[in-house]
Amino acid sequence: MDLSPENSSYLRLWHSTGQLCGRIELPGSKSESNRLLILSAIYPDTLKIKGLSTADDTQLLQQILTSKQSLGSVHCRMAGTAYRFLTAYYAATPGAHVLLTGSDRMFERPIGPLVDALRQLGADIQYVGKEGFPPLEIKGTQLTGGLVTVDGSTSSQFITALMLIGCSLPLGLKIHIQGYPVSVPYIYLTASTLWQVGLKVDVRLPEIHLYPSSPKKSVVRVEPDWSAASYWYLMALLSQRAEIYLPGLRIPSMQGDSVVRGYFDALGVETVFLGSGIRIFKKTQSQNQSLQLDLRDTPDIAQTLAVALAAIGQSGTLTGLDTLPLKETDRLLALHNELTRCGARVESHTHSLTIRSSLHLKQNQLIHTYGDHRMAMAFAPLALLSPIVIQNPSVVSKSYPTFWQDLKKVGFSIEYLNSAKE
Ligand SMILES: O=C(O)C1=C[C@@H](OP(=O)(O)O)[C@@H](O)[C@H](O)C1
Ligand SMILES: C=C(OP(=O)(O)O)C(=O)O
Repeated sequence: MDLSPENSSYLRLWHSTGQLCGRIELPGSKSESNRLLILSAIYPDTLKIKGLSTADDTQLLQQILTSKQSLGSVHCRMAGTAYRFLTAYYAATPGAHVLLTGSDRMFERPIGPLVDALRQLGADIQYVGKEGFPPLEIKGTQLTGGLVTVDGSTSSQFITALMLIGCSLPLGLKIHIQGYPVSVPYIYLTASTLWQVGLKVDVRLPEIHLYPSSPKKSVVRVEPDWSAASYWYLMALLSQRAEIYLPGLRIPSMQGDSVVRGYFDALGVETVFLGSGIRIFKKTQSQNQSLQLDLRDTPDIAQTLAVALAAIGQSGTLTGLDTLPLKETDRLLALHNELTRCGARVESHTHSLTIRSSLHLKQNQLIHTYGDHRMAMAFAPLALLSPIVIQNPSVVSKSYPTFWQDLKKVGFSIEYLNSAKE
């Protein structure tokens, strides 16, 4: 029987030397790619995108947009960002009439604040199932734009979705954000993408002003993905010795998750910026007094940091985790369960997770992944401490399809299994 990542239920992972040395080409940023794809669809023939992400979510969005399908059922599977951006895109595309649907999990991820905002602009959107959640029936109309208020306390993707259509509306768009916004760097990433292609936007939070404008013909290079880089920082931290070159990453970067560099510097990984990319090294591990890290701006690196603290026995509290229950799985619950199963003492509250003691891994410790790519990738570096078994390894393709191949390049051993003992 052919056991490969796509058809195996489990993957056993270990590293015999603990020494990591190599060059890893990370996928392009999923966030930048998805923004550029929507802009390419709104303004055809203006943008040439280089280094587009190979993530399943991005490939799916590209397929949906290039098929120019504007009638019938459009399936976004697990791709939350794509779903939110397409809601605004179809609502502002005259003649479109789609049922925008997705996976069962998508039906539990909120969309209400974006629908409310688009309706203020005159959009024709109906809930097909539960009020406030996908799926949606959207009839596209010519929106004129103007003033819109949106709640920013659940997801920044609602704000980005509005920003991406804003400059194409005859009156432009003036967005007023209500509530204490989450994931703010993603709002600036959107503004920077718009500026880069020549669209006019002014961000003075809580106000964002998008002026009617057209992009200039541009070639845009997508930076590699800093959320994906976070797993390499964790591997460097847990190694005996590491020197890893990650070409293309920039310092400074518009991706908020690039703050991972500073967090890991405090834990024991040094970064050197080489112009063409970064090189990361393991340095002497630092023990700090109990740490408190606020991740309200950068929810996607919460799993990496929680595993890092537990793995090195560094006590600390991650705060600002309000939106983790709304992601691919309830990430707060998933982290609590898996860290506890791995022998750590942890406490979770609505907005925070406290790590009180180190992990105690069993031989071939089983890691459940909850259908979440970031659970698989954040726990995988533990194989540097002891062999582990990852359930459902193919989940990584949502954002980083070559993750397991890249691990092999730096000496990890992999065995695909179709069953695992607890
Ligand atoms: O705009 C984006 O590209 C994203 C914004 C964030 O979502 P929230 O704003 O919902 O936290 C992040 O978690 C997601 O992976 C990507
Ligand atoms: C939350 C994520 O993605 P999305 O919201 O696009 O499903 C993620 O990639 O961690």
